[in-house]
Amino acid sequence: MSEPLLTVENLKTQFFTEEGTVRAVDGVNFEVNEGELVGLVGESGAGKSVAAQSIMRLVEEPGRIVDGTVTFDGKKLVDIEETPDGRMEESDEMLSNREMREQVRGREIAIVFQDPMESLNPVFKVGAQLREFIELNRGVNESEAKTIAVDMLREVGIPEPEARYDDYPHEFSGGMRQRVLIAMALACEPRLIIADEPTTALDVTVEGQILDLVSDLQERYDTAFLWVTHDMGVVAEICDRVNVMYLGEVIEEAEVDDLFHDTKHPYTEALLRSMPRPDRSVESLDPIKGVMPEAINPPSGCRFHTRCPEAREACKEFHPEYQDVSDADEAPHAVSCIKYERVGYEDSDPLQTEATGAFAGGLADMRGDDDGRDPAGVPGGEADE
Ligand SMILES: Nc1ncnc2c1ncn2[C@@H]1O[C@H](COP(=O)(O)OP(=O)(O)OP(=O)(O)O)[C@@H](O)[C@H]1O
Ligand code: NI
Repeated sequence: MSEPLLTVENLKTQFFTEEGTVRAVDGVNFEVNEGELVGLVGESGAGKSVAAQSIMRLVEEPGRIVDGTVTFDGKKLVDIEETPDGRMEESDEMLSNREMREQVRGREIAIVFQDPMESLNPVFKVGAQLREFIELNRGVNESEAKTIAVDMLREVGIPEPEARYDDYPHEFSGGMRQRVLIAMALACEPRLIIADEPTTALDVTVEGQILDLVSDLQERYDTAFLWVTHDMGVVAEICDRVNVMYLGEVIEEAEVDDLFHDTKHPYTEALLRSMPRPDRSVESLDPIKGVMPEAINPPSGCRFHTRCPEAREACKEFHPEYQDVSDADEAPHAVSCIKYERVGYEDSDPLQTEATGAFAGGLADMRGDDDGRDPAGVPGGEADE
């Protein structure tokens, strides 16, 4: 197989705050192949946006990429090495800020954010902004740029693009503004578009339209996408492959069908149980328990052990290794969970966690007081606290 278009290896990005070091992205690995639509999914605070920004080197103070390599089409967008005296430094191969600005951002890789108003200037007309962007990045003159801009607006489904060209951003609906941003991203025919929750603020119908549009454009232009979302429904709809993030780490990666039907990680299972699915009743919806711990002081061992319904003592001690657990004839399926390692999970005692109901004992006691139920109805093993 050919080299992936984008390879992210051991990426670590931290924020140095007064409260401590926030390990927002903590040793992440994933790939995006040419023309592939790859999801990056996880709860709020998992580190998805910071990972996306790190690829583009858009992390702001007090944040810094402290380790790892990001390779795009053979170029090192990020390449941090350890010096002989133990310091972490940018390698000679790593692109300069200027090279990032002039060669990569906007041209080879475009990024689309959740809030179009962050990317569109409210005081300039939409068409002029798009035209200027095209002029700047494609080296065409003003009238050529305008033609391309109008074509792009049409391409992303904006009705009467010639007329809308002279409207201001506030004259567009949220969905239409998001289409403008997609037009802007596509305008330079980048090979990769990073989309950070671009449909999250939209209502479901408009979101569906945008996702259809993206699938469409992806096929037509063969652009690769890294699609950041907290929504497994979105992943199911558009992605080929998906990476699941939890507390700064990618904990499972698989083709979308495999992830849904042969789920390996208990966190992914919990995420899937918490979302509505056509093949399950609404009653079986089960919101994921507890909240994600702070990235300043992540739990020992497996970071998910405090919320995991299958957690055992060993999960507190061993940090799971991220490994491919697929059979030889299957597509790769990577997971980091000690259930798949030989570190004594089987012989280890179950842990009380938020998900196994650390407080269920207390509730059961209260109920026991007033109904005098047959104690045989209580599952065994309760006595050994
Ligand atoms: N400027 C900052 N200063 C300090 N911590 C930050 C900063 N930006 C992000 N973080 C922290 O980095 C971690 C990852 O944040 P990130 O925005 O990447 O999460 P996310 O997965 O994109 O979540 P969401 O779905 O809410 O967008 C969080 O703990 C967040 O608090
Ligand atoms: Ni985010």
